[in-house]
Amino acid sequence: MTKMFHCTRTPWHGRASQNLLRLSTTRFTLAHNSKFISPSVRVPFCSSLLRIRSRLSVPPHSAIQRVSRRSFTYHRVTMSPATISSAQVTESATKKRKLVDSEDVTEVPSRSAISPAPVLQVKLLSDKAKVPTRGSALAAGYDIYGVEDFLIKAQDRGVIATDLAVAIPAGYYGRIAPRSGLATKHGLQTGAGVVDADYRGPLKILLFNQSNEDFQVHAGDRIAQMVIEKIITPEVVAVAELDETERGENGFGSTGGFGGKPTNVVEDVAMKETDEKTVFVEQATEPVATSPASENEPEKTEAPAEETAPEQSEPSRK
Ligand SMILES: O=c1ccn([C@H]2C[C@H](O)[C@@H](COP(=O)(O)OP(=O)(O)OP(=O)(O)O)O2)c(=O)[nH]1
Repeated sequence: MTKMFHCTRTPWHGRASQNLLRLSTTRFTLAHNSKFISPSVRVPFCSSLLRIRSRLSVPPHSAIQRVSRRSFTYHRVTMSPATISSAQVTESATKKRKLVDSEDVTEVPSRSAISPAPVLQVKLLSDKAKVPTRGSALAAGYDIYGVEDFLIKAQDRGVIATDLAVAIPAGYYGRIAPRSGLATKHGLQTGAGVVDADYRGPLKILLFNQSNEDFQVHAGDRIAQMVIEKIITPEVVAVAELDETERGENGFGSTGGFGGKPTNVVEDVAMKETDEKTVFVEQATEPVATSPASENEPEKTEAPAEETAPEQSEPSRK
């Protein structure tokens, strides 16, 4: 059942927004499907809009749509699996004033009370398609099943059909990731891998066979996994200057490369004195001593004498 609250009082501030929230919790939860939004249902725009958004954790493009500087569409819906119908509720002027001016409203609902968990809708496009599954209760990824036999030659790649179409919730995307077992045992990696929330075509899995042996994919195999990740899509703004940071333009190994010292680690002096590995790393980060001066100081190197003084060792080999 869909119900919408209509108010004409403006502007709304803090407590008014709480009233709005409280009102919403009695009957409404938030809609994730913009097709249910009616342009005729508007409430005045107020400075609390952002707060309402943050308290409700409203996903982008869902329940609140700004219409103009002063108004926005606010839409809530309670969805039952079977039916969704809609109706508009216009509160009386007295009730509206009560709601706006009430002093005793402090309760703000928790997110779980008002916002349904996002749903990953899947459509099976053939009899061979399988609904993605998760391997354990807290598994992050949904295992994706291929629907065809496919030989991926060594060091080659293949695009495997899944005969699945998906509707990822707005504000999220699907990341296709390798299954670690296939990656470690058979060198199978995934490529491409960004499934947009508005994509409704058949989901395909790009697999790279990085091993030196051909890999046979069988219909019904779990070939990859899809992780649903939250994203933001901020407005892009071209600026003349970017803000300054400590790193600045340094990148590509500027902090020391693979063996470099992490800058956030405080050295343990006692360990430095006793641990050979630590001493080695210390030396590696210093400039290598190549000047003639260092060659004149053999006590500072552990290398055999003939390697540090080749001009002396050469005659003895002859
Ligand atoms: O591993 C993947 C990656 C993408 N897709 C689908 C979903 C995604 O939404 C669509 C487009 O992907 P993407 O945007 O990465 O491709 P593009 O080359 O930029 O194509 P487009 O111009 O259509 O966006 O293809 C898959 O099925 N599997």
